[in-house]
Amino acid sequence: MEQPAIKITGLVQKREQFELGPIELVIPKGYVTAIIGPNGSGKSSLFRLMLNLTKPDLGEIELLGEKVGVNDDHLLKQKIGYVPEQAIDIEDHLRAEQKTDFVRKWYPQWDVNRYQELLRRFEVDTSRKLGRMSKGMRRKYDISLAMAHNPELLLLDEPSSGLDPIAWKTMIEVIHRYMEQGDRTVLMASHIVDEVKRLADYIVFVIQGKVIGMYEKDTLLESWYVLYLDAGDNRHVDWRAIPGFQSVESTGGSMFKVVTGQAQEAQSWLETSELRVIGQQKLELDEILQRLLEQVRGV
Ligand SMILES: Nc1ncnc2c1ncn2[C@@H]1O[C@H](COP(=O)(O)OP(=O)(O)OP(=O)(O)O)[C@@H](O)[C@H]1O
Repeated sequence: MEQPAIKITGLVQKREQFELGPIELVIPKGYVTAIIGPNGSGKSSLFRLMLNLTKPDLGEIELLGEKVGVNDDHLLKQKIGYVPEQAIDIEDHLRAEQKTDFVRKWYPQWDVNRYQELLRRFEVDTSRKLGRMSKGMRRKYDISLAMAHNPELLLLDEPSSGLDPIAWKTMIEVIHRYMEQGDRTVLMASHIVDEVKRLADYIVFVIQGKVIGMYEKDTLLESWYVLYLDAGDNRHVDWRAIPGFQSVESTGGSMFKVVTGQAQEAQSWLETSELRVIGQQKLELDEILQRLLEQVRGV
């Protein structure tokens, strides 16, 4: 198998009121992977560990084949772009162009044309002080800065936070174009369903500090369906026998609404049953997350 972009093994970080892990995770090269999960599930903590900004209690992380936090990692960091969830306050007094002058020295592959192009597309004025920029403006600057050296691996922690709809569309286009090179990798945390649907090839669900699954996006969206069923005169249906059964709800008379996480198997099973499929509808990603969350919490 080709070397993955990210390999996380037995990773644990214990905090007073929160435990991340143990996490085992392999993120493939050349794709966009989205991490989704509720607030406080550990997404940003995971990014900080990858950047060696905090240390794990157990386990290890490999980025682009190199272990994080073991040797001098400045060469590794040159291959990575990172947009943190929150801008760094201590830089507020700097003008954006001053920060750029500082940052670009760390990256031999810094591409001034690419940087200027990103600033132009995002309409960022770099003569402003960072602390005086609006949240969205600062985000757009941070994204431009993180991508100007054309990193092999781009780590984006809620990149669209604060972006207006036009800037959001620009960001989607910018990431699509970046991915066209074929060998680039994005790992992004996001709460925006539309963003994940448009960008992600793979989805990782993180809940309560644990990875509860990694799925190929299209397969996942094809697996979760609401099925509208007519039970006819059948009074004692064994709903749990339906493959991937999640829930059932009466919608009046002999009609029922069933959610399954194994749509194809459920459809085949239903063909041989006395239940009649009247209609069907895909679940949205946020609804799928909600269902997975209920499973984890044992609701
Ligand atoms: N420096 C810290 N010290 C102690 N606990 C922390 C620290 N940073 C984060 N936490 C805790 O770790 C947990 C995970 O937080 P984290 O920011 O990683 O979640 P998240 O999934 O990124 O959330 P969100 O979607 O709200 O951004 C939370 O319970 C948070 O309170």
